[in-house]
Amino acid sequence: MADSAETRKLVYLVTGGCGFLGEHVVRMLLQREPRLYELRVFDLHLGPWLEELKTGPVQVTAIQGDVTQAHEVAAAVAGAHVVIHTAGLVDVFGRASPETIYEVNVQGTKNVIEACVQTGTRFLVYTSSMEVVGPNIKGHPFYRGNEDTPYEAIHRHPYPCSKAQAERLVLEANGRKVHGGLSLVTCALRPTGIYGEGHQIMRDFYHQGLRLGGRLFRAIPASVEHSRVYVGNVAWMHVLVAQELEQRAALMGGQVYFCYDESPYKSYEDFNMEFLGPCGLRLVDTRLLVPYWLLMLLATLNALLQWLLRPLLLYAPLLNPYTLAVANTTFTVSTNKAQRHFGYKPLFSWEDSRTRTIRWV
Ligand SMILES: NC(=O)C1=CN([C@@H]2O[C@H](COP(=O)(O)OP(=O)(O)OC[C@H]3O[C@@H](n4cnc5c(N)ncnc54)[C@H](O)[C@@H]3O)[C@@H](O)[C@H]2O)C=CC1
Ligand SMILES: C[C@@H](CO)CCC[C@@H](C)[C@H]1CC[C@H]2[C@@H]3[C@H](O)CC4=CC(=O)CC[C@]4(C)[C@H]3CC[C@]12C
Repeated sequence: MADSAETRKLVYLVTGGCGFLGEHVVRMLLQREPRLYELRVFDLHLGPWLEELKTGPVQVTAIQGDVTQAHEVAAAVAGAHVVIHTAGLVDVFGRASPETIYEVNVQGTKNVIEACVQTGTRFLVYTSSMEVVGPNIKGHPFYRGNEDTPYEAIHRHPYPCSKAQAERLVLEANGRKVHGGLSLVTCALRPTGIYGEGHQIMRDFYHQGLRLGGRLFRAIPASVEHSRVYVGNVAWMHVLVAQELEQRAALMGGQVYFCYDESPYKSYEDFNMEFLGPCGLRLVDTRLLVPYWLLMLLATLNALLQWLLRPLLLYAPLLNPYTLAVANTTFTVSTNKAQRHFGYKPLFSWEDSRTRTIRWV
């Protein structure tokens, strides 16, 4: 019944659909949205795996395009019922210039909003980030906070600034009249640090551990806790939001939701060891914590080297003053807003998420 041609009438567009999260959103939509007729996957770099999806009952249309190009975005959005905008430049390592980060994350989002307005697309789901809240430049902890917890969200780094600006644009666009006279309904999802199959930084830590003879050195005190969320659950939240936006427009329109699941609160490194441990790495004696002053020195040195070497080569290590500050500040989320507003429950248990990630690493 769900597979009959009459029930399949929705057109979805996923921007950034070939990225780490985007691929999971694409696959989740194909599995969990029985009304899907066409799925447009828009990305700067298309993945070869898209080919295998083209043989199913849903028309999968791969669109190589750039969100900074308004005409390319408008062409992709035209005729879509729902847009899930995950495309973004995730760079906290100094690989791209601040201008490029703003161009992709802010101008790209403006282009998506304007395309919805011009072409009459009514539902827009934006992948924001916990980083729009914090950690802030003062290093204030955010402990078991929710969407309403007061927090001084002040940033200087281009990535959180651009995500915050883009999120604001998306929320302000809620209620705008689109072509045809109906109203745009928007909302934003704020994942904490995402992990799972395809998480490149996890692989980087794994290879670094192998180079160090199977050891990783603890740099962050175990008492600094982070919320993390499994990519499959983040994808599931996107699909659910997209499905429920029409029926619950008055409640959900213009809202933000943290992405959460049952993953335990741990320090960034202890959490990674949940996967890297079973893959043969160990975190050396917890009493041998690398002193903070040494880390700060190394981070500053890395930033200086990056600046000095820029004319010759791109030096962009994981450790810099910004990533050190983020890793060293507690940021944990405790909320049930997504459950209250649109009935979200994690699709993958912690055990499942852990097993799937270990298998991938
Ligand atoms: N990875 C994480 O822990 C978190 C990510 N996010 C957000 O989730 C979204 C997806 O992030 P990831 O999947 O981790 O990153 P990713 O880098 O794997 O995926 C982003 C995708 O966007 C595409 N893209 C970049 N610039 C583009 C452009 N100009 N035009 C079209 N496509 C473009 C890339 O090719 C890539 O496929 C981003 O918006 C990011 O800000 C939010 C919270 C945490
Ligand atoms: C001090 C180092 C010694 O081992 C560890 C450095 C770890 C950092 C590279 C990561 C620590 C926290 C991560 C960020 C956090 O999960 C929040 C994020 C949200 C996003 O929207 C994008 C990614 C990120 C900024 C994420 C990036 C990597 C860390 C800084």
